[in-house]
Amino acid sequence: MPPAAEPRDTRNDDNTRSKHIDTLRSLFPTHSRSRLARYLDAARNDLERAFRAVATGQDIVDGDTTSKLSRKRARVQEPRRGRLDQWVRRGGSESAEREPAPVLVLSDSDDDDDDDDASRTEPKPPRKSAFDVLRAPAPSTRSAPAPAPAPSPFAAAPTPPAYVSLPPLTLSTPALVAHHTGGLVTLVEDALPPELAARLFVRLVSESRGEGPTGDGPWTKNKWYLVDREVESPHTSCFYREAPERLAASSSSSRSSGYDPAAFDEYWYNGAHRSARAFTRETDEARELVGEVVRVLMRGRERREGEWEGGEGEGEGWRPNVAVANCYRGGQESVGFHSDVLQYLGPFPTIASLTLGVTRPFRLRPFLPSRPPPPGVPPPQVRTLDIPLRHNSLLVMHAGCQEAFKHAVPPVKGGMDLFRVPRAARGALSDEERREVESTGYRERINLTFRHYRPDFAPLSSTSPAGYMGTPKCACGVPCTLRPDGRGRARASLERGAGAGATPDKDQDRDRDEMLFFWVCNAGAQNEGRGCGYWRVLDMEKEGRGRWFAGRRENRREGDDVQV
Ligand SMILES: O=C(O)CCC(=O)C(=O)O
Ligand SMILES: [Fe+2]
Repeated sequence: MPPAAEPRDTRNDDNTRSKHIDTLRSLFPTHSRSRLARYLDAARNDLERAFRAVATGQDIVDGDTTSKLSRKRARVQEPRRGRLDQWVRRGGSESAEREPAPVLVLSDSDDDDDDDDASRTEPKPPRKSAFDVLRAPAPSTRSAPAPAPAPSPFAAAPTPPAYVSLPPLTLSTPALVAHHTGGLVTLVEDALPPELAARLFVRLVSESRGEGPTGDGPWTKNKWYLVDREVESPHTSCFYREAPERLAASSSSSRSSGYDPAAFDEYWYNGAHRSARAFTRETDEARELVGEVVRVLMRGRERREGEWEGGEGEGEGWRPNVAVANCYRGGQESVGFHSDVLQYLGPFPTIASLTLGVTRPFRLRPFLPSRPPPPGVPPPQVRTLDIPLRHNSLLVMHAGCQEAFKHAVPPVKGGMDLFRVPRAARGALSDEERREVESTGYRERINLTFRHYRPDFAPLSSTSPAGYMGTPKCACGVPCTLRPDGRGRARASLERGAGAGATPDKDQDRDRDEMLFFWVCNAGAQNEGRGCGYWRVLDMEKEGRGRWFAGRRENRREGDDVQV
């Protein structure tokens, strides 16, 4: 299907606005959406201006009496002149000299549908980058609430909240993790034999520093554009994959398996080509064991629509054929909230995350619904969950986790315990390594997220079966990213008839509870923030995936209509 940019119309503007608010929200997680929306409106939808204003703690002044913000101000700011005066004394004239455009002004207490606890901020000094902002301590001060006006008998009924925030929880046992994630996450403690875990840790720390036996360089920080600002991940990472010959042999029908081993040497991430390394010997040992553990956990779990349907046979089930390796050196290195991109994993992936070294909390936060529930349905309750991940623990994110939660490894405030390799686990180390671990406490947390790249989501190649689409490209010519519609925005657009390639009749027939997945332009991540805005809903059948994938005849169900 030829890529088509979504037509520019008001719906598209709504979309852009909503995307901008999402971007701001990912940068300023302690600010509510409504507050960020007001910054954006006051900046006339200019994301960069809104970003600067929030980052530097500017208040909002907007001379445009027609803007939503001004209407809001007319309603609420009059009794709070004191706050505006304070702003004028604090830096109004200085700002005016620096920046001729009107300063954004918003009253700090002008926040009605807060979606996070403790989300008010006092003005902050300018910061260097998006990630400095992400690391800013959570604000704790709230201005005193203005006296509530007497309710008007003519006032419209208040809009019900889209969700209710509950206080965060720390989950320190496997049972608590299973309970509070609704079974979407399993924590396995002491996952590997202790000697393997120790050897893997010590050797991956060397690899991450570029001191491994293969002579490959150190792991690197990803760089991409957020809007037109280049940002850098606040930790280093590297991508490992199964050796090409093993990958090619990994399916019982390898000639038509759809895996082109060469396709795994290079892959697309954040709109750019990256290169992959072959698993090291210890990583290979670990992933065999991780594969076994995960396959056992998956047994008996109900499969979701679109999930990998591989069976139990040799080479058929979930295989950790790739891994993203992350190194967090010291408490300040972190990763912000995200859900893992799905372009090679497909819908409802299972991801197994092995922690080695320093204990760090792994944070989960449910996707926040973008719309209130239908009348009569209570709003969902959401809360942030922290799971402390100790050395040699395996966190399995089951099918549905990427679709329901975002995850992060936040920076650690204050001190952090160093990791010492347990004495009893040092047996498999070389003499030199043993000397090193005896004298060293490590600041590193190494994480390996094992993933199963699916043949029916592999890049298109000469061995791909007929009728298979590969990774769609947008108008920029860059392979798209696949995302779950966790917040229901794609569904809302579809209901309005928007979305390239959407066939409204069919799409409207979809079960409202069915999770949608959509391909989206990702070129802007490398192209100074400029993408084409393309998006369209994943259609497994039309794209020749899942049980329609001709390379997996053994999985076809009786009566399935196969497109080739
Ligand atoms: O380090 C972790 O536990 C999380 C890593 C992660 O989110 C990722 O690789 O996508
Ligand atoms: Fe992740």
